[in-house]
Amino acid sequence: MANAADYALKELNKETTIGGVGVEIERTVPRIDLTDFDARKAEITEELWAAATDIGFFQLINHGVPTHLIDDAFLKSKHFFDLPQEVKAQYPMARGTNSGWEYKAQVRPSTGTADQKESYQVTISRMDELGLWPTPEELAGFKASMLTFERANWGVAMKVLGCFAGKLGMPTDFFTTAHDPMKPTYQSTVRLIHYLAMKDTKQEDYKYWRAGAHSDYNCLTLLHQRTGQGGLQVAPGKDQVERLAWTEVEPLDGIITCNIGDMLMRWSDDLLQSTLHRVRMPKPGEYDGPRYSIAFFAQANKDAMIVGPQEKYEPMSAGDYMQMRLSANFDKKET
Ligand SMILES: O=C(O)CCC(=O)C(=O)O
Ligand SMILES: [Fe+2]
Repeated sequence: MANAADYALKELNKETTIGGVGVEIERTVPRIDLTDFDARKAEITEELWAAATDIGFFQLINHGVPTHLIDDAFLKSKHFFDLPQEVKAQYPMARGTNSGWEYKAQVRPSTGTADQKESYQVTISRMDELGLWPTPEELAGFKASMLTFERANWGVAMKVLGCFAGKLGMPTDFFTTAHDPMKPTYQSTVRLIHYLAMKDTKQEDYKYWRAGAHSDYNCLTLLHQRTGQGGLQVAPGKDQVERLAWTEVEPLDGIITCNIGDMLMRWSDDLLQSTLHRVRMPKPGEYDGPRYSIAFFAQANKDAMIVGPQEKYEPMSAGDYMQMRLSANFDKKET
């Protein structure tokens, strides 16, 4: 069994070696149709499993999140980021909370530079206590939209995780119990992201990334993107960092791009693949206005113990796991 500290160090060290530009190649990111989920569950499970144990990324269509909810969430996201800085600053992401607003605060271990973005995270168990909801005067209807959107994404995430649970020999509702939104230990989160528009671009701007190379530290990510606002690239095979090659993921309205995070990779004894990805700056001649995306990060409740069927790694609580990764990303100054 690997020692927990060694494992943590290995994961973080890996991130520091992958921040370069690298090479780009074409690959297919599988598209999986969730139509008639209950009736087709066995077939869908095989498709999800094949994608998740290989490239670690897949796109869901007919997933059941209504288009109007997604459009509304993007509208509310724009309204939030359009607020004056001093209003947004009333709702800061305090250390270790993974909730609230941050501006160019995430320094990826891979690059040592801050992501060129601002983000606002909704972790429903913490919003009231930390006073992170903008007032209705500042942003009418924001809280209701976010709660509805969060719940809809949670539902899709639990369907997908239920399929993985079956393949891992766990009860179907295993991950649903581990991501119970009614518990105060809930730590799944919606992240609204606004990547800053590029202005008067200079050569040195390209030393930055909209989001530096990383793998996610959760179980499963559901990412909503907008048609025409590209830049997401994935590179499978993080065990062989010297052979990494980056592939563009097409952003399309209404499709949910999913990826496995490190928490689930560990929970599956490394069967499910948490794949490196990044958001590159627009290339000269490409659309270089603002880019908006919204992610739902399913990350197990703090008290859930992560231990795989084969017990490849020492048990670790999901709370400890998150704190380890958050401090590696948000407690750093730029290098
Ligand atoms: O905005 C995107 O396309 C990807 C965001 C992402 O990878 C993240 O926030 O972890
Ligand atoms: Fe990510």
